[in-house]
Amino acid sequence: MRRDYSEFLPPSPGGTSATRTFSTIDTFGWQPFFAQQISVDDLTATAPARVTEVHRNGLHVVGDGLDLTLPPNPEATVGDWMLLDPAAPQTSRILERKSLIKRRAPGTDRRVQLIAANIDTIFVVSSCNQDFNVARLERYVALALEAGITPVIVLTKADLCGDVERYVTAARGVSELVPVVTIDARGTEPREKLAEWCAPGRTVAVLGSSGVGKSTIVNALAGTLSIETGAIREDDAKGRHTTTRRQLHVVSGGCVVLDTPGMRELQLTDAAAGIDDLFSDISGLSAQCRFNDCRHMTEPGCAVLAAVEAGTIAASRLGRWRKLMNEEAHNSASLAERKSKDKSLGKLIRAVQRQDKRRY
Ligand SMILES: Nc1nc2c(ncn2[C@@H]2O[C@H](COP(=O)(O)OP(=O)(O)OP(=O)(O)O)[C@@H](O)[C@H]2O)c(=O)[nH]1
Ligand SMILES: [Zn+2]
Repeated sequence: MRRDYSEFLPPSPGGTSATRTFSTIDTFGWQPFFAQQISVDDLTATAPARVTEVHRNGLHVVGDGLDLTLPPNPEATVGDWMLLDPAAPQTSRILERKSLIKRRAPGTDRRVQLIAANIDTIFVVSSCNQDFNVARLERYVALALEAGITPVIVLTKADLCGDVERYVTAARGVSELVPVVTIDARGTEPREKLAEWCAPGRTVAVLGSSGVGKSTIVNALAGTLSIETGAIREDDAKGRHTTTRRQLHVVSGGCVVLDTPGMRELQLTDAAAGIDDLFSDISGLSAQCRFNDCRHMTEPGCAVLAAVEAGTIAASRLGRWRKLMNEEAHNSASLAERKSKDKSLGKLIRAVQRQDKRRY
């Protein structure tokens, strides 16, 4: 069978893109960024496919005429694009990522956990109730900024709340660059109010604690009720973890959306630039501190402490910045240490293997 590969390639200036029909990979968020990484030769031998789900026993991938499970690959995560040789799936290559969401794995295990790849927008979801927590929003927004992903704060359960404005004001305080949208996630509002970020070809991840309405948003966007949603415990507004795995869903005529289980703990790692971007009010002032390694603790001539004194930066915000910076530095250092230990161990093993070879 001869395939027409022109549609996989970046559109040529004055090309025929207007007459293109949407293929499966377009529907799943194929973008010029990925097309530019592959040659026509690549395409004759292999086909692009997107990882829509990661199970314990493998990766579910979807492409044009492809819908299969590949063997597990610890390097791959949901949202990745792979070049697939259907005859030898284990040789599949992961294309360079447009963005990557990762965190420090929970617990004492010093590992990085990949959450998702190639996401354009993160909906940081919180409810207008006891779940709302500015420090948590800041964490998610820093994560998005670090990865070069557009963050949007989505406040759900506005219909149940008597004082939505109070939550909106607090959320706006996170960063003036981040839009804040309030919704009743159960109806048509997600489609109407989130349309700007949900155009065809875009990929959106929905992140937030359990029970805040992530699956409800995904369902409302998709216009179906295919994803199970759970009632929350009335006493403390905590969810019950209805969503148990990460999965990409295609919204008909719209974007690709990733539903994720509520994360109890989001520990940032390698996110110093994201934290800097988020707290630009603080990082911007650092240049005016007397010492260029000022930690804005007790140093004389500190412009940040002066701003707190003058009331232009809230002391609580400086406190949250400090906590996040310390945690990030700690996680990045301990993960780097683990990586270098793993590396030396790998070297040692290889050296022993070489010696063994020589010996026998
Ligand atoms: N009234 C109202 N109820 C909502 C809203 N958003 C979600 N809910 C309800 O809150 C409960 C939890 O919603 P889910 O969508 O399951 O929450 P989730 O964030 O996906 O939770 P996990 O899967 O546990 O991570 C469900 O009973 C929803 O119907 C909203 O905006 N207004
Ligand atoms: Zn300072």
